[in-house]
Amino acid sequence: MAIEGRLGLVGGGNMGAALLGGLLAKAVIEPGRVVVVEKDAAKAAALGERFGVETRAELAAMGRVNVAILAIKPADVAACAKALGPLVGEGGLVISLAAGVSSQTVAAELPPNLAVVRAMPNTPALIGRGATAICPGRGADAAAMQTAATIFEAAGRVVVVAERQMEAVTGLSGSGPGYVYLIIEALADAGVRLGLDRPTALSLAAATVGGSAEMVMRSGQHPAALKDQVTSPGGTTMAGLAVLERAGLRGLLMDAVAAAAARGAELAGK
Ligand SMILES: NC(=O)C1=CN([C@@H]2O[C@H](COP(=O)(O)OP(=O)(O)OC[C@H]3O[C@@H](n4cnc5c(N)ncnc54)[C@H](O)[C@@H]3O)[C@@H](O)[C@H]2O)C=CC1
Ligand SMILES: O=C(O)[C@@H]1CCC=N1
Repeated sequence: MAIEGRLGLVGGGNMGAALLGGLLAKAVIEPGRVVVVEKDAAKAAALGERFGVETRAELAAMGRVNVAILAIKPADVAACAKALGPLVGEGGLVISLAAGVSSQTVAAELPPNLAVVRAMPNTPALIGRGATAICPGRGADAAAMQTAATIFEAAGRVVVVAERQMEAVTGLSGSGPGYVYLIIEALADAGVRLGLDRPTALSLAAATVGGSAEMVMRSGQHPAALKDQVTSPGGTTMAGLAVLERAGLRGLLMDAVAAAAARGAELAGK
């Protein structure tokens, strides 16, 4: 399915650019129908050059769009939505990616004829391997949800959740790439510590994380069953796992996801 009309992306930072890259790579919309509003001139120029999209420094210069995506800081979303309202065509759709900002907060600033969807993507969207949760806000009927799903499916997996689950999603998959990159870096460091050269260690670490994730998704097996297949009795893997269990890796990850989810809820309170 393709996106109808003109798409406005407000904020061409890390997440906005990643989403744009995924969208254009899957050709759900041509670059000529995309306008990026990015106030940082250097970033705007780089995006225009890289993706062949129109760029504007200010929202007022965006022109009319049918779908708008807000990829700016949570604290700026309400004011931006207010200014955006008159620029989105009748029956249009506004999608907010901002962590912690409820769809009601966005809808309250927009005319009633516009539908609102809240989304939480992640940065692997750039290579079409993102994970996004979307939830319907005010006026988001099946067609609006389908449009949102089409946009984020171009950037990877999409799940539909209830809005009350969005903070959990933010803590898990929205912030999750950050945890995984830290783990990859740490595994690579560990290899270097034992004498591997840096490029070899990093390549092995990243391929191990990527391959293991792919196994979970493709095999349909529980991660515990896959883990059992790596652990020869009395062998090396169990020696390593015992260290991780003693250090409380599971509890640490649970606390990290909960802290990020709580931070999303805090942002909502601002
Ligand atoms: N980075 C991530 O992994 C994810 C971020 N998000 C959400 O996406 C939003 C953006 O986050 P990032 O991309 O990380 O931030 P960022 O700081 O990299 O990007 C924000 C961009 O918006 C621009 N900007 C700010 N106000 C503007 C305005 N009024 N008009 C035009 N451009 C404006 C800034 O110059 C900047 O380039 C946040 O609300 C965040 O919660 C959601 C999921 C994942
Ligand atoms: O760190 C953040 O606030 C954003 C939202 C989810 C991922 N990055």
